[in-house]
Amino acid sequence: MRQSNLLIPTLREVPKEAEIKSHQLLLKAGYIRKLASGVYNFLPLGKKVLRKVEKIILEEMNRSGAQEVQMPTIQPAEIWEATGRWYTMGGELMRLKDRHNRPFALGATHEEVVTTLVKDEVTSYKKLPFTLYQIQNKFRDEQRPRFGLLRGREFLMKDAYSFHDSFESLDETYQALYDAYSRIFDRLNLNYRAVIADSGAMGGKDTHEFMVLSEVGEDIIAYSDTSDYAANIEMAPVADQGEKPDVQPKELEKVATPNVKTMQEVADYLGHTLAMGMKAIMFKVDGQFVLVVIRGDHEVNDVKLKNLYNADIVELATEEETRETVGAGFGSLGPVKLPDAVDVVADYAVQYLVNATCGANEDGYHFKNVQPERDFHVSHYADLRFIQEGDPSPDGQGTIEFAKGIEVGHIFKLGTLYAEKLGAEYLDHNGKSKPFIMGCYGIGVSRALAAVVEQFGDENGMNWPKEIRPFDIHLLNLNTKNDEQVELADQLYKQLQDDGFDVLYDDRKERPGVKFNDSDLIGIPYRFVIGKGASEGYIEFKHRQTGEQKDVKISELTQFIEQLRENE
Ligand SMILES: O=C(C[C@@H]1CCCCN1)Cn1cnc2cc(Cl)c(F)cc2c1=O
Ligand SMILES: [Mg+2]
Repeated sequence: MRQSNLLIPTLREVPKEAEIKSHQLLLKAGYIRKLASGVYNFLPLGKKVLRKVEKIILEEMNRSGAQEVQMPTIQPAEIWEATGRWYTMGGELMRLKDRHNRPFALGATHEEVVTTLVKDEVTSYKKLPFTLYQIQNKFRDEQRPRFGLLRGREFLMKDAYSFHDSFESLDETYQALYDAYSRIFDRLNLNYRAVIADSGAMGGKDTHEFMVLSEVGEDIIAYSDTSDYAANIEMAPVADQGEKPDVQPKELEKVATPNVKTMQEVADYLGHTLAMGMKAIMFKVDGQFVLVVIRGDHEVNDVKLKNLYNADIVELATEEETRETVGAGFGSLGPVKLPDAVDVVADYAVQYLVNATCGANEDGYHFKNVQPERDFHVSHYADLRFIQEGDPSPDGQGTIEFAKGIEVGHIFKLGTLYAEKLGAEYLDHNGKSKPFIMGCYGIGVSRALAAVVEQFGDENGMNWPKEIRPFDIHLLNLNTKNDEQVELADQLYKQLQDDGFDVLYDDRKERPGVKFNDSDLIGIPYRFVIGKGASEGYIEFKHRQTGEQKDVKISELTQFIEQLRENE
């Protein structure tokens, strides 16, 4: 393609709202343009790369045996009311009315649609298992869209749904798609880890997230420094690993602690370590007050609390609710002498504390020498804290380290939840009606594209891996006033295309500096420059990735490029 005909509006400066590399580069190189907050146009180069990412996904999904479909984006409220999500999804679900004033949702995901479709079309176990997938824009009205394509309000997703008459069959498909995802992210050259994850509101059991390691990732991955264990920190279990120190328990003592609020201030004031203090946090779990007690140097993991109670809603109690219930504010809470209405649960590590301190449930007072079971009772001990760096890896091999991750994929074993809610059943081999067992599998397609830019981009621009580069070669003619140079450039452009290369030909009447800047920004791996050396039969080659530069004889150009291709 001749660059003079293409819409590639590169920028010298970048809008200050673009905080991260992928957002800055995609804007600067003219790949995307914002229409509204979290809503983007893909310009020709962006669309070309997006198509190549889709192509890889299509190939690997088809190879896994999944069948491509296309489901509607506008979805009648009735099916979302049937699963209850019309009510449980807040403002994030975008809703609209049709001309008859009937309520619709804009597709945030398609469990309701696909289950309704299959309910009407599949009635026999003989048709199971099968997997349907689509690549389509999704709409989620994020509270705070940010980071460009990483968290948008309209974004491209590949979503797949599998249907089974047994959990063994679901396990097979889950593994097949796990492998397909691995091939997809390998072909994108992404540095990713598949991590054990939490299924969030989806229920079901096993789920894995595919995380691209990146400092701008919003998720934290806990991984072992020796084995391949990796889990989203929300999920990573912490073993009950303590033991009672052989210290004599002292008498419980109430002490005045005026104006000390934080755990550290209490520890300093009473002269002990953070780990000897008990942190008590009041939650509302499906509306019920629960006091969670953990060691002062640990953090409560609210996802584990939610899973412990199998709850729908877990939220922090407000200070006034807490004061009404316990009679004290946040800085003075503790498990000793609590009203019965409050359920108390504690992290495993609390049971091994001796002579600890905790809030006295009276402002300005704490207890010293607190003894679990002697001075307070918990309804149960559980794994309620976030794993920390240095903790033993849950698989028993090595110790845990942290990394930030961008979630580009998430696969779930859903079970029968959606089929039951929508009455989607099939007749099994005994003629008995059963709800479908399902799995669902997502990839953030536009997010994966941005993750590639995060991983490969540098301060001058992008660096596309082989399979998704927008063009194979960037051909720059530096002097459009010199006729024979233009003649040579046009001829090389034609020859390279005849040799089967997809060439972006910068034939614009622009200064060389502009052409070099734009070429670095656009990030096509191989650049050929027709400049002064042309009259002596040479053109200049530059490798965008390695920075390698050399003069290539025009007569040897084709072999040179063949060589490049072999080394790819
Ligand atoms: O999307 C999933 C599960 C899987 C992921 C893979 C592809 C199929 N769906 C989870 N999820 C996330 N955010 C949502 C936001 C809104 Cl507003 C909604 F209405 C529903 C969902 C929602 O269900
Ligand atoms: Mg997810």
